[in-house]
Amino acid sequence: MENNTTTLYLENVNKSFAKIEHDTVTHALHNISLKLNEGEFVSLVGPSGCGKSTILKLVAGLIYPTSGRVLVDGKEVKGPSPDRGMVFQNPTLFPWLTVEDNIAFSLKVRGVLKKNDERLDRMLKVIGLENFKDDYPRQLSGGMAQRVALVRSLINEPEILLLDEPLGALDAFTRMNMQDEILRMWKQRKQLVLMVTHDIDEAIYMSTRVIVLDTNPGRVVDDIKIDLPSNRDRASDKFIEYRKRILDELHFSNSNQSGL
Ligand SMILES: Nc1ncnc2c1ncn2[C@@H]1O[C@H](COP(=O)(O)OP(=O)(O)OP(=O)(O)O)[C@@H](O)[C@H]1O
Repeated sequence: MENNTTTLYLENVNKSFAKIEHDTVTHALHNISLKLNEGEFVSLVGPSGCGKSTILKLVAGLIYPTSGRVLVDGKEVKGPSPDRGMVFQNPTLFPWLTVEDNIAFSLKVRGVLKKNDERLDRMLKVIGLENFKDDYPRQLSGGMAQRVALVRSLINEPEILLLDEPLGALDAFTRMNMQDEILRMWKQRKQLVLMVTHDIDEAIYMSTRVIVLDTNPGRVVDDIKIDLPSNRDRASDKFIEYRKRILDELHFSNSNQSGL
């Protein structure tokens, strides 16, 4: 039954980085084994340096494990692919291209951009920027730029969407709106999303599953299925229970803090 769905498998992954100048080695990830499936929205949370971004980069094919394997649909990841779209915290839009041309860029490079490509209008509509399509990145707010960066990845219809703190640079209000916007996009296609966030509430609010990591060496300490309705109430008892469980695991008990 699983054959037609995308599966991402990290199999006993270890990743070390050598720091030649200090003659030291950082064990960024220790024996990570995870199986993720299409339709899941998975968040990675944990303290700074526990290896969250390293996991995303491994899945993106930007770096390789020291040992172990990263498999997508049974095939080992050997490099980047438009099937695995990555969105970073500070979107790197091309400043010399308009909003529309930024969104069209990857289609053009891949030689699949059609004349009057209707996908562009559709994506502009999804993010409510139809009236800004001829603007340049410097004319956009942070939230608008982040929306462009998101649909620029989504237009390639990636099987796996990798989000590295995509909302970290936004103010609280824009951030909450963007959380809903990402969820709306995800509900339309239900691809596999793997998101790094420092914000535990954001992880619980958005995800079907939260992976908790700890540091030295980076390792998985919990893998939690979030059993909440799709429209979530951040103040519900169950939501607060999940928050407490994660904070306890990260040694923040008796704290009201929800971000790390
Ligand atoms: N290219 C690199 N060279 C050397 N060390 C690295 C490199 N990339 C990551 N590391 C180290 O690996 C560990 C994990 O880094 P990573 O960026 O994955 O953590 P993180 O959980 O995403 O942290 P943060 O929450 O602060 O972004 C850290 O100790 C970091 O210093």
